[in-house]
Amino acid sequence: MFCHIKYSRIFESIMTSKLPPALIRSLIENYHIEDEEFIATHTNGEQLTSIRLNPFKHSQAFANSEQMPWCTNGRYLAERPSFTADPLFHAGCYYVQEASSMFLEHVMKNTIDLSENLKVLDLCAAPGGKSTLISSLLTKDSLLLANEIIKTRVPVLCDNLNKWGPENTFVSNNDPKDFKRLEGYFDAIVVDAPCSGSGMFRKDPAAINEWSESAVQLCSQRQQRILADVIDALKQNGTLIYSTCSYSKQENEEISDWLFETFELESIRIPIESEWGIVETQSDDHQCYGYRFYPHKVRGEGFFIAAFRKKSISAFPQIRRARENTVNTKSEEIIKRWLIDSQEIRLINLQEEFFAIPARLEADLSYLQSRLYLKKSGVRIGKVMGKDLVPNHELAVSLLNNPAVHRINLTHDQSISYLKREELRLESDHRGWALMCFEEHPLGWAKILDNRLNNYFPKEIRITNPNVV
Ligand SMILES: C[S@@+](CC[C@H](N)C(=O)[O-])C[C@H]1O[C@@H](n2cnc3c(N)ncnc32)[C@H](O)[C@@H]1O
Repeated sequence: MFCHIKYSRIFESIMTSKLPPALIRSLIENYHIEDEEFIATHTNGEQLTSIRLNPFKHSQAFANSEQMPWCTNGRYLAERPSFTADPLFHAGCYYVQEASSMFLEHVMKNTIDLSENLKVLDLCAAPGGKSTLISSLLTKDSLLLANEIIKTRVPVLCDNLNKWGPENTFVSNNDPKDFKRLEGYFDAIVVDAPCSGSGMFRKDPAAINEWSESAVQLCSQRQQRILADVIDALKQNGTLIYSTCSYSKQENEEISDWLFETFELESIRIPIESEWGIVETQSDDHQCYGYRFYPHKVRGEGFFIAAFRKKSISAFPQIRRARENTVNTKSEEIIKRWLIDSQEIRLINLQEEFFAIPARLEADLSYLQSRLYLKKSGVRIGKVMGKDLVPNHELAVSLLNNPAVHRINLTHDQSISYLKREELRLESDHRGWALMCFEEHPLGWAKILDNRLNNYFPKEIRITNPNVV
């Protein structure tokens, strides 16, 4: 009798929440979730806002906000401001990211020696949330390759990584199977797989209508294909981190069992604090550890993550010394005036444009170039025209600008006008290129002429919403 009343009440609340009954049933059966609380978090209208500060760009943004327990620079905000109207957002001083997914930092710290110079692949990277987080954790001579298969999603990934700043970041636009050409190359691979998306139902209720059991099956098969394609690119003893924003066992623990059975991988247990509310699970067949995030238990959205160590032997890649650097001394002299003075940066000339990468990664760049379709290689500095450089936007928002380059601090309103690519009128005796800044943080370039200022903020990423002021 009690059961009957309870289940009819649950059924009623499922119907109000519009959550798929099949999903709720499987969560009750497999994971004994507190269904009423779980459903309530999807109907009570509560939304969480969180951001992650950029450790390379210290700013006053959200200085007094609440720290997240599993991510050093993760912060909860009391309310959601208009990020588009904040120049510091455009300067890359922080990234707006869902809280649970920042647990990746805790997993990486517990599975990888981050003091080493590493090569890390973020296979499913756009729009770049995990990539910017990984970038914050690596040494400056490490290499981060952020890959995205869908071409139209590559620009936003590049833009977010440009704004983040470091020059040790590369972006490729490849299918996972192309990584078979990089056998044994990476120390760590993160696969934040495309999934059925149930963990995002609270944030994005429209996704509920797209959910189905057959979509879960399709996602599970695709996840296996992606993992099978990329596993050879991981070194022996390298770390594989797998995550989804799905609650479905077929996309989470069952994938862990499949990984364990198919490849020589060892599951890694991650220490967690009980007050975080994260649920540790073990897969049915091989007891692989996994970490589940439910919105009624943690301050974050639905998420799953698991980590593995690769035990099988991989061929060691032959990385030849890079070809002689072809930047001529005249161009080098011109460019060096724009950059911080550093022996650790190498200038590369690719198709008339100059790029800066960490000197220690020169051979790696040639290796990646010959195997993948690279869309970003370190920091694009610009083109040398005659006696001067035409600086690229990537340089403006990087960490490489020479402090001697002329800077102009804009007010908030001027910054918004600049970011909209509007015409700016500024009093300045300076003539030529200048970095337009907000609270000392570069936003982009402008060229000051006798009678006007040319706004060089890239039109593809300008603020287009007329209501943003
Ligand atoms: C969950 S999203 C990644 C989110 C990203 N890691 C972040 O933190 O911002 C999954 C990504 O996988 C990509 N994807 C879709 N199908 C794929 C496939 N067959 N192989 C690899 N990646 C795929 C999607 O385009 C999407 O960018």
